[in-house]
Amino acid sequence: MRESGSFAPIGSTGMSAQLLDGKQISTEIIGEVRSKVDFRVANAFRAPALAVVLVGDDPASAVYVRNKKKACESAGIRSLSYEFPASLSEDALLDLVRSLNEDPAVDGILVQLPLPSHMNAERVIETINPLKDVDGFHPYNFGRLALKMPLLRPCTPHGVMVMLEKTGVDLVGKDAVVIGASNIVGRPAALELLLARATVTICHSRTRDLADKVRAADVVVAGVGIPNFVQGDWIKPGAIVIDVGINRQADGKLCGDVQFDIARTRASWITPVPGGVGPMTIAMLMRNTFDASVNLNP
Ligand SMILES: Nc1nc2c(c(=O)[nH]1)N[C@@H](CN(C=O)c1ccc(C(=O)N[C@@H](CCC(=O)O)C(=O)O)cc1)CN2
Repeated sequence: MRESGSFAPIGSTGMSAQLLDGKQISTEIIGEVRSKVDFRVANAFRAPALAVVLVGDDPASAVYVRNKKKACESAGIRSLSYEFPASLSEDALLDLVRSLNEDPAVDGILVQLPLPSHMNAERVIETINPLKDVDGFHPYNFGRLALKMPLLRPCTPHGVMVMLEKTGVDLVGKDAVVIGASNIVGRPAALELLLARATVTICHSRTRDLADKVRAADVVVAGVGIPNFVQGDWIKPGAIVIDVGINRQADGKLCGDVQFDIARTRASWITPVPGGVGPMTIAMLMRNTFDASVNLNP
């Protein structure tokens, strides 16, 4: 294994990046959550409970929700399933969220996104009790992250940070480029990297000279949702590449936002798609649900 913490320029040596295996790391994290749940249950606390709300029939959302429920089983978390057709009214969804907010048997509320187009996702998210907002999307939790006092952190960016920790590379002062400024990935990922004291550049659809910015980056986090958007030869030799994109191709296979085969010959560490950041999102959801349950039932 390459010495951790180093930024050896490996691109020219014909070496290949080390893979950050999100499946394996997420299994470890879910196992840790399980141990903590078992300990609490052995000490007369009830198991944490997560309400999983799915509206509509988006096939990808159905897969993610199924995987979240499976992860709950592995973590010893009780999952409560609320599934509705896309015709559900926003008022009915808000009423459900309010009743879950009031229910002392529920610790976490997850409303799977995207919601049908007649619904206002911001209004739904704002209705969730911030202490049960295990997605970390509520403005209260987002604001806490921005103020360096995180409580429930958005799952995908938190998963990215756990993966970065696994490299052993000290992020302090490193140049990090985040590509994409969505509320789920880019913006909170930039806040997380800032919290880790990296120097952060956020790039978006109007950014000029993107390739040059990526070429200068020690850490690249890509979350734009466009297959192979980040060209492999933009990657600085020795950089860490975290690919948050999950794009389904015409042949049904998944690929990320980064041109993986070339990027891996230049990077020191890289995440695969599938099996990279995706499973980490679910692992961090399990951790947030456990934390929410401890906060609500100390
Ligand atoms: N309420 C939320 N909605 C959405 C979130 C979220 O964090 N909270 N993020 C994404 C989707 N997402 C979680 O819900 C998610 C996406 C992908 C994966 C994952 O494990 N992907 C696998 C591949 C799975 C497949 O076969 O399709 C991988 O990358 O290996 C987990 C969660 C939008 N909505």
